[in-house]
Amino acid sequence: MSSQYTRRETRDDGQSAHNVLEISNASVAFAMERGDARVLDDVSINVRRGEVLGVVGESGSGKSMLADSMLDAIDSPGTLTGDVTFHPPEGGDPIAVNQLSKEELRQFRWERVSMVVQGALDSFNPTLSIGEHFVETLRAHDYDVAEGMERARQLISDVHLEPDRILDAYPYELSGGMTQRALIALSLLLDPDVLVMDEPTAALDLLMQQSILKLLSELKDEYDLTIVIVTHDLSHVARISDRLAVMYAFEILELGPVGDIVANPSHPYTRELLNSIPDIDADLDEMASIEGTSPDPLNVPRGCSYHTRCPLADEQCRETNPDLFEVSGDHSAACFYTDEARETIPLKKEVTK
Ligand SMILES: Nc1ncnc2c1ncn2[C@@H]1O[C@H](COP(=O)(O)OP(=O)(O)OP(=O)(O)O)[C@@H](O)[C@H]1O
Ligand code: NI
Repeated sequence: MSSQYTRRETRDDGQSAHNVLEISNASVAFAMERGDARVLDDVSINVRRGEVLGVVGESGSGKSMLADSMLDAIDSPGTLTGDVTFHPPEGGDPIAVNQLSKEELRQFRWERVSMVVQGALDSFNPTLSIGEHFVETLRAHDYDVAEGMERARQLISDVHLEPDRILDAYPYELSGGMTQRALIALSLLLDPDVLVMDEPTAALDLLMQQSILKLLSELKDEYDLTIVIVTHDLSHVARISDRLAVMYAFEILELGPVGDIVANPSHPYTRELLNSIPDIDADLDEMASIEGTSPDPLNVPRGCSYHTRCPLADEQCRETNPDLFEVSGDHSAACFYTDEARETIPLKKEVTK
């Protein structure tokens, strides 16, 4: 299926071999009455093959825009600029995702990078049984239905549901947790390399949230998946992620291995975010919020977008937006004052992964 894809030169920096997705200078803009809103602002990040990448940040920080960009799935009239490149894990030419035709994208989204969208619980068609959703998906992609339904049954068992019961059921007959599991099974039907889950546990109770996250870890190993999880719930995602990307005002402010970010948060925002979690084991509903509000996309402060809320902000922060720079090894933060941040914003308690 890859033959008709648009090709892009492989970068020879040696890194591409480890990256399944490379997002370079991605921006998303919406034309609004009040002006042009930039709801993803020049974000670059590589998703590494086999990792679980957690994308965290407050509501409205641009997490879903980043997730959607990975499949070139920004809803019209939003526009995506920048480059999104997929590297087939089996080797071969990279795919320029945001240059694919509509038909190519349709395939790409099931066979390469599959997504369970935010608020997915009502994304099943209420007039079709769950089984019919699987069959339709196979037909739409010209897959052998008998063979595909074998895989469907396996996937449904893998998400700890009963295939006979689920395939015959209608969406309204399933609980929220069962629906989320069935959607995960469906998203894996055409054997994607990457699964993007936007708020996979929102609207589910705490036990169900934990079991969905555990399930994702199991599926990752069994199906050799790379997983991107978008959530405002840092405490839950920290347990199963390898790396975290912390977003604020449509940018990534901090990026690194979970252990490093949690033990040594370097951006003032990340420190406040961790301090706002009363207990890493607590339910997010108990999470206090950080003082101030996140910026309006039409009114993002110049300089560092966090400066209006930051106790360390000075003239430089008001004028210049810092790039992500290395804190240590694989850990980077977009702040001029990471050392000072540790003194000025002490962590309320030691948090462990
Ligand atoms: N269709 C749209 N038109 C204009 N602005 C939009 C549109 N969709 C989203 N936005 C804006 O883009 C910004 C980023 O939204 P996004 O959905 O990525 O945030 P998020 O971090 O995923 O938040 P949440 O945790 O609430 O899901 C928000 O300010 C939102 O209001
Ligand atoms: Ni979102």
